[in-house]
Amino acid sequence: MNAAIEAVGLGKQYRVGKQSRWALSDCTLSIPSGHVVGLVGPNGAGKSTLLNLVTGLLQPTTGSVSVLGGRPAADASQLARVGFVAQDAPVYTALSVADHLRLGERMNQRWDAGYARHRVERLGLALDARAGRISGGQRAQLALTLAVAKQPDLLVLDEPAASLDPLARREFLDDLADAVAGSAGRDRPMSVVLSSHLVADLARVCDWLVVLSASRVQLSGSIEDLVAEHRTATGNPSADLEDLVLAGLTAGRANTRTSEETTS
Ligand SMILES: Nc1ncnc2c1ncn2[C@@H]1O[C@H](COP(=O)(O)OP(=O)(O)OP(=O)(O)O)[C@@H](O)[C@H]1O
Repeated sequence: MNAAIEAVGLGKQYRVGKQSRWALSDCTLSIPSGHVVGLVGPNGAGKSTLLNLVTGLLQPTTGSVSVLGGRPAADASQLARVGFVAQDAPVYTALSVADHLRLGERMNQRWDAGYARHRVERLGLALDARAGRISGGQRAQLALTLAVAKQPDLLVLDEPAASLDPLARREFLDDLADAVAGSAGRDRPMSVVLSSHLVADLARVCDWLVVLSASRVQLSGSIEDLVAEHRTATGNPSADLEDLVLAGLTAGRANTRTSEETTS
């Protein structure tokens, strides 16, 4: 089976004025299909940059990334297989909720109209409400509903739950877990990559972890294996996902300091 995401020496440098700065460096990753991957890291670590490279919105400065065995956004069939909700959950502000559902149905072959309608009803979103007139959290809910209803092979979500209230967040994550479980029998089970600062959210839904810090991958692997290794390495049998994430972030900070000391 193809990996959902395979990155080799992936890097992205942004140019700001006359200076350039690495937002992501030497990222080598292999994430098998069928997982729900939590991407964590401090502000500015490069999470959105990595997700934008995965979705083909950005081109790498170095290295390469392959998504579901192909080049990101290479053609229409590749685009159809990937769903993406960016950090600001963009929707068409002038269109109504119903227009969004119609557009989704027309543009996506595997569109799950029942799921989309049911979720919009459960959220209490009026079908005739303009997307520009609903709250920020409701817009995020609409964008997330569209992305899941598309039934992509890979769903990429940049901080999907950031603007949702705690109950809505839990319901969305449970819906997401159901969508992934429901796809398990398909030829190609759905894979999800979601970035989040909320470890409780990751613990609820993710089974794979990537920790990005100081523009580099500090940890990547199955959460079960990583937690077990961390327990053995620290001699703490009750260490949990939060301890593991904190250790990954601390390692990133220490590495940054070491490289600053080396270069100064
Ligand atoms: N378009 C851009 N031009 C220049 N620099 C950028 C651009 N986008 C991001 N950066 C810089 O690249 C680095 C990584 O940014 P990125 O948005 O990928 O981080 P992040 O981990 O998603 O952060 P956050 O958790 O705050 O959303 C940051 O230092 C940021 O300032």
